[in-house]
Amino acid sequence: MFSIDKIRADFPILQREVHGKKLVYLDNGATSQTPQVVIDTIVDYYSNYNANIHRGVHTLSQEATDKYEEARIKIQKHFNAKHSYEIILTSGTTHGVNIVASGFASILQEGDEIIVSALEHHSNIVPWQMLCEKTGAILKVIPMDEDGSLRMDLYHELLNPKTKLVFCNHVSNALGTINPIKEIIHAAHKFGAYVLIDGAQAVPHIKPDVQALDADFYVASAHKMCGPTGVGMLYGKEELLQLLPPYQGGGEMIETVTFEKTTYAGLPHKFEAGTPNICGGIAFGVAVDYMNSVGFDNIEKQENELLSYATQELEKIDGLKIYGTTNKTSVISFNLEGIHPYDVGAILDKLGVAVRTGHHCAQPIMDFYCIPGTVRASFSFYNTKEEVDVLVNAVKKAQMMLS
Ligand SMILES: Cc1ncc(COP(=O)(O)O)c(CN[C@@H]2CONC2=O)c1O
Repeated sequence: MFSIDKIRADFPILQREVHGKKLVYLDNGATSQTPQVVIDTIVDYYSNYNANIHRGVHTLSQEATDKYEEARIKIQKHFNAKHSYEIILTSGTTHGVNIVASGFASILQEGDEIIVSALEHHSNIVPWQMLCEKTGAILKVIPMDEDGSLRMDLYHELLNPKTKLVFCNHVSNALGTINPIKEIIHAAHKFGAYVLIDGAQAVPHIKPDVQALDADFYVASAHKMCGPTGVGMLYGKEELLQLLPPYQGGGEMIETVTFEKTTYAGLPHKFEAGTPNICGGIAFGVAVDYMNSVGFDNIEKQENELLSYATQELEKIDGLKIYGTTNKTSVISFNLEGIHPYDVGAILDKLGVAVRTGHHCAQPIMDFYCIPGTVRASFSFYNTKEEVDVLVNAVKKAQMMLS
């Protein structure tokens, strides 16, 4: 049974006040909050079994190794990967994208084509631009529409035998748009192109099934789904991860090292050079357990109720424009006519409401709408309708003060 009071009691930070006002945290698109069970896991690790992993002979190292590899299996099962070694633990989404982009630098040829969507976060644009500069490949863009959806008709026209890679986010962090990634993947595979899906904004709301999606690569960050910062995952089909060369050289990623030649470790350690974020990985596994204990059906229901209520109430405000009105998760990007989003965000902060303002690392979207940025309210399952009311009243107050 979903009890919002019980859920909110899991998050100590939600008791905070800012500027003498009760905190209303609506910046979940930037990072989600951390439940007590994840906080306790971090304290427990550093209090009781902090040790380096994989080759220690002593008890603490074995305990830490077991917990770390247990977390990998939890993540594998959550995303329904076929094998645990198809889950590479990274420092986050950006790291995962760069592993794949760097790997294809030795595979792409001049004139090959890469397709990205107009809705991408910079971390799923810049690495591919860098790859094109290195290889002479050509970047093509799936245009977006006024409602924040992708022009799928034009996507199908862009695909051709030269298309080698397609990159798209599952959910736009700036607008909340849920992209038709199954269709995107299926169409790309018809031309033999591989697809990387950026799941960073999807994983707080959706439980992706990478085998059902037939995604070649899927990346996400723990901090967006109640986990700690500095840890994330890259899923890759086994045969594709075998194809890619290592991303970084160092310890962990080797079998044998001589000055004449080094042989590399197999999956997943080939891509996990150096001492990993051991505690973060273990806590990521606990965050996955927590999200599943809440239940993604409950999460979807609560967040959709908040999204429709907030949309309905915000739309009553004259001069307020919402960007992205298509099929979406609980993210609302809006502006007040004639008022810079930064100024709105600053006033909301004084009133206890935490939102994000600016381009949200998605400048091409802001260029499309010819705006400098937006005010973004991003809701999680632990937010409430009462908090939506506080947001709406704060926006009205900001409009009065700034007009
Ligand atoms: C869709 C999307 N892709 C990639 C990233 C990058 O993730 P990492 O920073 O964990 O590597 C983010 C982060 N979301 C940003 C973070 O701050 N505000 C946002 O909307 C994102 O939302």
